[in-house]
Amino acid sequence: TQSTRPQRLLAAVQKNATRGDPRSVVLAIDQFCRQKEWAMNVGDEKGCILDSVVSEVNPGAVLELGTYCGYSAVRIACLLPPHGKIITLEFNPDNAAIARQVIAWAGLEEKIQLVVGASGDWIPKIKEQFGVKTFDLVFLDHWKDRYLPDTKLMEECGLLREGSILLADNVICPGTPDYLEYIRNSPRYKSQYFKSHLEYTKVEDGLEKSVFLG
Ligand SMILES: Cn1ncc2cc([C@H](O)c3cccc(CNC(=O)c4cc(-c5ccc(F)cc5)cc(O)c4O)c3)ccc21
Ligand SMILES: [Mg+2]
Repeated sequence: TQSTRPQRLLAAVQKNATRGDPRSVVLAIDQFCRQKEWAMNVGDEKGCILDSVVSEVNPGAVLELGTYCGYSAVRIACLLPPHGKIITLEFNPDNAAIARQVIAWAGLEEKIQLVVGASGDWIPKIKEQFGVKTFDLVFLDHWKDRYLPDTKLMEECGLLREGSILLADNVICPGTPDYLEYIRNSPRYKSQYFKSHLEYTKVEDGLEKSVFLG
């Protein structure tokens, strides 16, 4: 039977990356996506911007919306402080199964909590289920039409504190127009656009970094 792209991406990790070495997992995925098959990971160019934001925030608690194969969860978890944790939500069980194995190959199971389910269902339950008060950093990379409703939901559920950082992928391509309009015009956020390119291509894309002002 025909394999899926996530399965082939996992095979490339298991073939080319060293168990327990997260940076070799990131490199193996980027090489696979450049040389063999494009896949919608945040990628190496935008990944460097992600790395600098994570290092600057030095977050104890991270929420990621949209795990896919686990590339950005691994990339973020590499840079967390000793007790830092990331909760990552993936609605597609097949993606989640691949991501679990990528995360295991990187040796980061202790730092990454992968939850299978939809953001809209889980965001209201996170506080009670995982004992999280607020998130220091949220990385949005799931369905682009969910960025805005889920941001409003996180506000309502008290998951953001003064100084919480939202970092949103793909604000140009595929684009998140309603989210950008809201976040750039809301007095409750201070936003900054980091111009880059769509992963593994020359097409323009970028990350929007927004600070919640409370
Ligand atoms: C509700 N909920 N809760 C959790 C959750 C998790 C998921 C999945 O992880 C999932 C599945 C499919 C698509 C996405 C969104 N990502 C994209 O659509 C994307 C596209 C492109 C691109 C760009 C140019 C192209 F030509 C084609 C694709 C480049 C990118 O970086 C992307 O992130 C996310 C979905 C809904 C979820
Ligand atoms: Mg993306």
